[in-house]
Amino acid sequence: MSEPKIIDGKAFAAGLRDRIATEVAKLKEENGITPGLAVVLVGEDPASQVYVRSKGKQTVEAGMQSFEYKMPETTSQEELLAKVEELNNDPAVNGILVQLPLPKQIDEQAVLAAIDPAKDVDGFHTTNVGLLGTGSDNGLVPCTPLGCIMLLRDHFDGNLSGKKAVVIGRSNIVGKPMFNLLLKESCTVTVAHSRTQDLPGEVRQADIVVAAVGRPEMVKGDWLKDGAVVIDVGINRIDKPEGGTRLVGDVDFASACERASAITPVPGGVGPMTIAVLLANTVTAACQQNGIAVPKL
Ligand SMILES: Nc1nc2c(c(=O)[nH]1)N[C@@H](CN(C=O)c1ccc(C(=O)N[C@@H](CCC(=O)O)C(=O)O)cc1)CN2
Ligand SMILES: [Mg+2]
Repeated sequence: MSEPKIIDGKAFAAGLRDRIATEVAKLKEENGITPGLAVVLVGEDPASQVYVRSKGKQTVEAGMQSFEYKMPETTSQEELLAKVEELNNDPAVNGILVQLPLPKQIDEQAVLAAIDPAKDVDGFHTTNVGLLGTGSDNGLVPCTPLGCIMLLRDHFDGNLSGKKAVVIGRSNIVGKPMFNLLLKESCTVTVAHSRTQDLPGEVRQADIVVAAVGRPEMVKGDWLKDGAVVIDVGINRIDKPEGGTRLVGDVDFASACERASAITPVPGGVGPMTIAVLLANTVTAACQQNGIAVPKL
């Protein structure tokens, strides 16, 4: 196989942010609306702090309003629920995101259930999960899987129909919504997970492989069908033999390059799409709340 195309998520995300900024300017001019995104960070997780800072910065760069709330590690569930309720009732806030993971004293599902589904720009509320699962276009869709679909649509010129896809991982954040999104594109989808009996055999069938297991370099190149398109959602920090650390995906990139026709790198593939899609979802939420047609981004 010749060298695969490297799917440049970083560049795609930059283009998407430009299109979002254009739509935000139009919303201001034509409708007098400035979309607002509230992000709540509980605790001091260093990676979460970086992500929340980027979200705030990119929100402002797109011309939207950013509201950031930092709450201590010891925050109780009641205190966090009170913050969510305040944001649900704030008319300047069109989108609400509670950064995950949350400290152990807080029940994640209870918090996600408290977010107004119309402001749920993460798409994690069961109302939005149900809308996606029934094939509706009216809900809000989780950012990372929607970013993966945008990259795939771009790669396949909008037509994924009939492709065989395997999603490795069954999380609520990536695996399950990815299954529903691929099904909506008329793919034939298999969801594999830790109890799947012959994972290499399942992967070998697939035209599209989406890896979202959180295990560094688990998917090997010789598992892939020749010409497979590989979307690597994993972001794993591993130690380098010479000291220090580096980021790797769930796919063994070097061996995958020998079989794949296209592949997302880590970093610079799916990761940057997550925040760009969050901004897109904030525009979608603001339009839906105001009865304005949602722009195609
Ligand atoms: N409420 C949510 N919490 C979390 C989500 C989410 O979608 N909603 N996703 C992740 C974290 N995340 C955003 O929140 C996120 C992860 C990764 C990236 C990214 O750009 N990654 C870069 C590498 C970054 C690095 O150097 O460490 C890349 O892959 O190129 C952005 C956002 C968990 N929590
Ligand atoms: Mg799993």
